[in-house]
Amino acid sequence: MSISETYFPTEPSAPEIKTAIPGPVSKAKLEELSTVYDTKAAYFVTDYYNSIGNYICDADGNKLLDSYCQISSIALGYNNPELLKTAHSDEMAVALCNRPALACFPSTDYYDILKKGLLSVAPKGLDKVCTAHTGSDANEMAFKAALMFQANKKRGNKPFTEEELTSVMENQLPGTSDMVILSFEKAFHGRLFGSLSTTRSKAIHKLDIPAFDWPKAPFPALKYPLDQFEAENKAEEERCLKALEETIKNYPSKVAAVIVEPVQSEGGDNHASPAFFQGIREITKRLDVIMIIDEVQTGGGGSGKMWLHEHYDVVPDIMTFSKKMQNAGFFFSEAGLAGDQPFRQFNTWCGDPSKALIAKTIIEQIKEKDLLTNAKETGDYLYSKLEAISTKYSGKMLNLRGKGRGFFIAFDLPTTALRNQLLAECKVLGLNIGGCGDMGVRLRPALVFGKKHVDILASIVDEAFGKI
Ligand SMILES: O=C(O)CCC(=O)C(=O)O
Ligand SMILES: NCCCC(=O)O
Repeated sequence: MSISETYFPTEPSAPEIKTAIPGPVSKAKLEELSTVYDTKAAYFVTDYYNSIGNYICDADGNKLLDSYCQISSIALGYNNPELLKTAHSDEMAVALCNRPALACFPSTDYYDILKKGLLSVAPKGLDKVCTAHTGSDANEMAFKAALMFQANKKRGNKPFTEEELTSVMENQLPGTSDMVILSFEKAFHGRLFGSLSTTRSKAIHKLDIPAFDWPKAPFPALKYPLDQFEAENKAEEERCLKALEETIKNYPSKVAAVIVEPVQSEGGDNHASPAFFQGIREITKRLDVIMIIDEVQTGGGGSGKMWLHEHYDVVPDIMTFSKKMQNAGFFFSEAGLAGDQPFRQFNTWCGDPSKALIAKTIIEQIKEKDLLTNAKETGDYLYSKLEAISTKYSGKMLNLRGKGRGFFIAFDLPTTALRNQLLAECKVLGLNIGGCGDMGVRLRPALVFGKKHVDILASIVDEAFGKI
C-alpha cells in the first residue's frame, strides 16, 4: 500500500473538475467575504472539511491535485488522521485553552514536547531552539539574536553604559545599533519591518514601508542544464562570493549577520551549489559574521532531507524554520545567541505549545513513514518525468532545476504572461500549482505525494504546455 493509501483511503484517484475555477459558489463567497476581508489575492474558496490527502477541494466541490500546498506549508496532506488525533487529544485541549506566556510560565511538558519533536530533528551543530510565530518573526528574532550577540562581544560583555541606556530611549546611537544584516538579491525573508529590509524579491512587497539601509550581495544566476555550464556556473558563484566578501569588508559599519535561503524560493527558485554555501560559511567565519540559513520554505523534508542545507554539508550559526513545521522559530549553536538577559528576546507568547504539538506529530510521522525517502525517491521520479516534458517543449519549458533535491523542482517559461497562462491551464485541468519569481513554476507537494500523483501531475503539465 502506498503512503497516501495508508493515510487516506478515501483520497480521490484523480482530479474532479465540475465548474470553472473559481466557480459560482466560490465567487459568491468571495464577494461576501470581500465586504469585510481583503480577498484580492484569493484564487478560490477552499473547503477544508472535504480536502483530503493530496487533494484540495474548493467550495464548488472541485477536487484539485495540490502541488502548492498552502505555499509549501502542508507536510502530511489535508486532514491527516494522525494530526487529527493530536488535534483531539487532551494535551491539545490544555494547550489551546491555556495559552501560556512561555518565557515566564513554561508548561510542565514543554521540554518533552520540544525534545521529542523539534529538537529531535535539530540540524547538525545547532542543539538549542527558540520558538516564534511566523517565518518573518523567526527571521527577525534571529537578526536580534545576532545583533545582540555581536554588540555584547564588542563591549566585552560589560554592562551597558549610561549613554547607551539614555540614547536608546531616543532611538539614537550608541544605544541602538548601526550594525547591519546582509541578504542576497532576490531573497525573500518575510514582510515585517526588519525582515522586509532583507527581502529583495519584488518591489510590491516593499513599497511605502520605511527600510533599513542594509547591504546586499548578488545570488548566483546559474545556467541549465548544469552539466553543460560547469565552468560558467563556477565562475558565477565565485563572482558572487567575491562580492559578498568585499561588501562585508568594505561596508562602513559591521555586518552582524548574513542571511541566505538554501534555495531562493519566492524569488524564483534559484539554486546554487554546495560550494557556494560552503564559501559563505568560510567567509562569514573568517570575518566574524553570524551565518543564518532561512529554511522557512525549504525545511521540513520536501528536499529529501529534513533541512535542505543538509545537502550542502554546511553548519550555520542559526537556522530558521516555519511553514511545513507549522511551528516557527530558530535553532542555534552558541548559548549567547539566546540573549544575555531576560526580556531582551521576548514577547508574550514566545511560541505556542499547540503548534509545538503539531510539529511533534509531523516529525514523528516523517520518521515513522520514512517520508524523507519518499520525498527523495518520488522527487527523482518527478524530475525524470519533467525532464521528458522539457525535451518535448524545449522552447517553452526552460531551466528545469532541482535534480536530486526531492520535490524542490522548478522550471521557467519564456515570459511572465506564458507562465501565468500555464498555471491557469493547469488549474482548469485539475492541478493546483504555484509560481515564483517572474517566470518560475515551483513544485511544493506534501511529503505524502506518491508516484501515482506524479503521473497525474506530469500528464496535466504536458497537456497544459500543449495549450499555451
Ligand atoms: O509572499 C509571502 O508573504 C509568502 C511567501 C512565500 O514564502 C513564498 O511565496 O514563497
Ligand atoms: N509570494 C506570493 C505567493 C502567492 C502566490 O503567488 O501564489
